[in-house]
Amino acid sequence: MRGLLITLEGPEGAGKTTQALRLKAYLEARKIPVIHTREPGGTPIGDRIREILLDPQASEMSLRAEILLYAASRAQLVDQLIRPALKAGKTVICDRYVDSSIVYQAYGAEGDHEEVVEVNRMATGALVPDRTYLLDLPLEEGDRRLKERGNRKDRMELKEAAFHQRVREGFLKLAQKAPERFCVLDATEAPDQVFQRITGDLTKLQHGGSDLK
Ligand SMILES: Nc1ncnc2c1ncn2[C@@H]1O[C@H](COP(=O)(O)OP(=O)(O)OP(=O)(O)O)[C@@H](O)[C@H]1O
Ligand SMILES: Cc1cn([C@H]2C[C@H](O)[C@@H](COP(=O)(O)O)O2)c(=O)[nH]c1=O
Repeated sequence: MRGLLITLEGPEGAGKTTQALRLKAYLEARKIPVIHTREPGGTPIGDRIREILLDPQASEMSLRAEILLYAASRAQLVDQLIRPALKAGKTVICDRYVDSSIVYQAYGAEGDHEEVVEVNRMATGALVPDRTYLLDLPLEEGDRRLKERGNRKDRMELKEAAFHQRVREGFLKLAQKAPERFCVLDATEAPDQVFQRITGDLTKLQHGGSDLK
């Protein structure tokens, strides 16, 4: 039986990685084969593309180049890691996926929505997640968390507040359009509470023999 593809989406600092790692440990404890990966990156080629994409010095990058680089990293990840893992019956937890491209490059950067969708259909061979957890967070709280974390801001994090506001709203619009796939979570809640909501939702998700129960 094919494994599940679970994605985590949301604005900067929403807690995606925190929840992805907890979910991985939770599934492992239940003997469910699982891998965690992230975008951009997740493969040696993807990690090199990630460095270019997030380099704060790469401010001259055109939007078309940006769209294609995210899609190239994703294509490599899908071909090298995600599809083989799903085929082997593993659950794949992916920190960001196509929704991030639609939201950042189409809503945030105001690129052509249909073009972004089309390029990504090709990049993924139309592989759609089984479940997407959208961790929704106000900008100010994301900013506060990132400051607390203390890393230097990357090229995307350096974009203006209006960009990041469009990103937040874009995610919510996508979730409204595909309620059967998205589960929207209030990421201002404590990590334990957010995690309980994810596992609560996941146990309800039927998947063939339902190895997630
Ligand atoms: N629910 C929460 N409440 C408060 N702080 C949190 C919560 N979840 C995560 N954090 C903290 O916020 C910071 C960002 O968390 P994390 O790296 O998981 O977010 P992210 O969405 O993956 O970030 P990025 O968008 O940069 O990849 C970390 O310092 C983490 O400990
Ligand atoms: C997959 C993807 C990501 N982005 C942006 C979102 C973030 O600003 C960075 C990734 O960094 P993170 O530490 O993993 O949050 O890249 C994007 O603009 N488009 C995409 O497709």
